[in-house]
Amino acid sequence: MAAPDSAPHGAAHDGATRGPVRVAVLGCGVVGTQVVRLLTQQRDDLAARVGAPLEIVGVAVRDVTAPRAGVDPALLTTDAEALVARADLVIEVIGGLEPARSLILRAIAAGASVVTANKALLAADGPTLYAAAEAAGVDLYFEAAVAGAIPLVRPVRESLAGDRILRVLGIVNGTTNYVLDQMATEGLDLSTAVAQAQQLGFAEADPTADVEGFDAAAKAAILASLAFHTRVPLELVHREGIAAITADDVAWAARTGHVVKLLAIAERTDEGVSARVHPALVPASHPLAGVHGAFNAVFVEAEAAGELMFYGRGAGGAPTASAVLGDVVSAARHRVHGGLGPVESTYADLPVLPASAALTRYQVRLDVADRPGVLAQVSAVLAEHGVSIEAVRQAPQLVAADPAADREAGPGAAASGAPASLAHLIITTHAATDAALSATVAAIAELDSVTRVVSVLRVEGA
Ligand SMILES: NC(=O)c1ccc[n+]([C@@H]2O[C@H](COP(=O)([O-])OP(=O)(O)OC[C@H]3O[C@@H](n4cnc5c(N)ncnc54)[C@H](O)[C@@H]3O)[C@@H](O)[C@H]2O)c1
Ligand SMILES: N[C@@H](CCO)C(=O)O
Ligand code: NA
Repeated sequence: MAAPDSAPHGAAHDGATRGPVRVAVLGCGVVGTQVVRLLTQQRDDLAARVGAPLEIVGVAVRDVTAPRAGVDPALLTTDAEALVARADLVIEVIGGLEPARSLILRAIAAGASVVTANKALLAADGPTLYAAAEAAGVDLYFEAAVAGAIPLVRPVRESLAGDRILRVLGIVNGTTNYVLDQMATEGLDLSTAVAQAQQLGFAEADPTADVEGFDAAAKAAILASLAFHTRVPLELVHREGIAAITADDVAWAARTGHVVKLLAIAERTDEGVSARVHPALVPASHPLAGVHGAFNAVFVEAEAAGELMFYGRGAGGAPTASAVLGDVVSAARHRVHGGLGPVESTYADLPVLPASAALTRYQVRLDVADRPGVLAQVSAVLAEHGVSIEAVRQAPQLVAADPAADREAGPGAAASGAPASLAHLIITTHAATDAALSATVAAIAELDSVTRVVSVLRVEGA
C-alpha cells in the first residue's frame, strides 16, 4: 500500500497514515544531544521498525548559538511552545519541573505523544501527566527516568503485569554509586568524585539531587507506584543521601566485610507498601557490592517469578538516549499503526506506610572507654529498647590522637585526663525499627563510658 502524503497530525490513531512522524526534542544537553544523534544516525533502522520515518521538526534549546556536535543548527529553536504544536511526538529532556511540565501538558493537549526522562517531574506530579495523556488518548513513556538504559519500567509495568511484585531493591543513582566506589577504591573525597561524575555526564544539573538522595527517591516513588499499583507520593519516600558518609565509614565497611551503597527499597507487606532511600552496608559477597562506577543494579522480587536482577548503565548521555529511543519507537508505532501503551494503574490503592516502620539491621560504631563493664552497659541499653544484638566486635582506637574526637569526647573525658585506653565497638543488631534504633542510640550516647557515637548505618542484603 502506498504511503499517503499527509503526515499524522494530532491524535490521529486511525492506523491509515504512513507519513513521517514529526518528532520534537526539548532540551539538547547531555541526553538530548545523544537522542538527536541516534535519531539522525539510525534514521533508516528506526523508520523500518516504526513503519514510517521519524522526522525531527526541531530541537528546543535555551541558546541557539551554543555549539552542539552532530546537531543540525537549522533545527535549533528557542521557541519550545511553538515547536510542540508542530509535533506528533515530543521528547522532553530538559529536566526539572518547569517549563518541562507546561510543555508536556501543552504537547499532550495538542494531541502529541510524549517520551520523557524526567523522574523529578514524574515523581512530583506524575498523576497530572498520566491523567492528561489518558484523557487525550496519547502515550506517555518514561523508561529513561528510572535506571537509565536498563529496561526496568517496561518489565515492571508490562512483563510482570501478571505477577505480584513484593520488593524492589537496588542501586538507582549512578552518581552516588560512582562517588562511593571512587571513595572505596581510589580514596577520593566526596566533592572530587562528584565533580568527576558531573564531567562524565552522570550527575543531575544540580548534583545535590544525586548526593542528597532526591534523584533516587524520585525513582523509588516511581518504581513503588508501578510495582504496587498504588500512588506512592514522593513525600512519603524516606530519604537519606550520602553527604554524611565519611572515608572512615567506607574504610570500616571494608574492614567488616561490607561495601557502602545508596539503596532504593520499595516493599510490600501485609500492612501496606513503603519506599525508602538511604546508604547501607551491603555484604561484600552480595551482587550489589560488585556494582561499580555509575552502573545501576536492581533486584525485583515477585511472587511467581522469584528474584530478577536488572543491571547496566543507569546514567550517561548515550545509555539514557537508548532508553528514550526505545520509547520513541513504541510511541511512534502507535501513531502509525494505532494502539496505546499502558496507562497509570493505581487500582490496588494500598496504604503507604512510613518507612520508619521498616525493619532493618544496623551497624553502630562507638568510641568507648576500654574498661570493665562498658560492654555490659551498652548491651543493657540495647536490651532495654528491645534491640537484639547479632554481633559485637571490638578494635583498639587511638581516639586521643585525634583532637577533633577529643573535643567531641566532652568535659567528662577531659577531666579524666585520659590518654586512656579507648576502644572502638562495632555492634551489629538484628532487625529493628528506625524508631527503636534511634531511641537506643540516643540512650547509648548518654552513657559516661561512651565518648562518641561514630556512625549508625543500616545493613541490607545479608
Ligand atoms: N544525564 C543523565 O545521565 C540522565 C540519565 C537519566 C535521566 N536523565 C534526565 O534527563 C533529563 C535531561 O538531563 P541531562 O543530563 O541531559 O541535563 P542537561 O542539563 O545536560 O540538559 C538539559 C538541557 O535543557 C536545556 N534547557 C533548559 N531549559 C530549557 C528550555 N526552557 N527550553 C529548551 N531547553 C532548555 C538546558 O540548557 C540544557 O542544555 C533530566 O530530566 C534528567 O533527570 C539524565
Ligand atoms: N543523575 C542520575 C542520572 C540518571 O537518572 C544518576 O546519577 O543516576
Ligand atoms: Na530504564
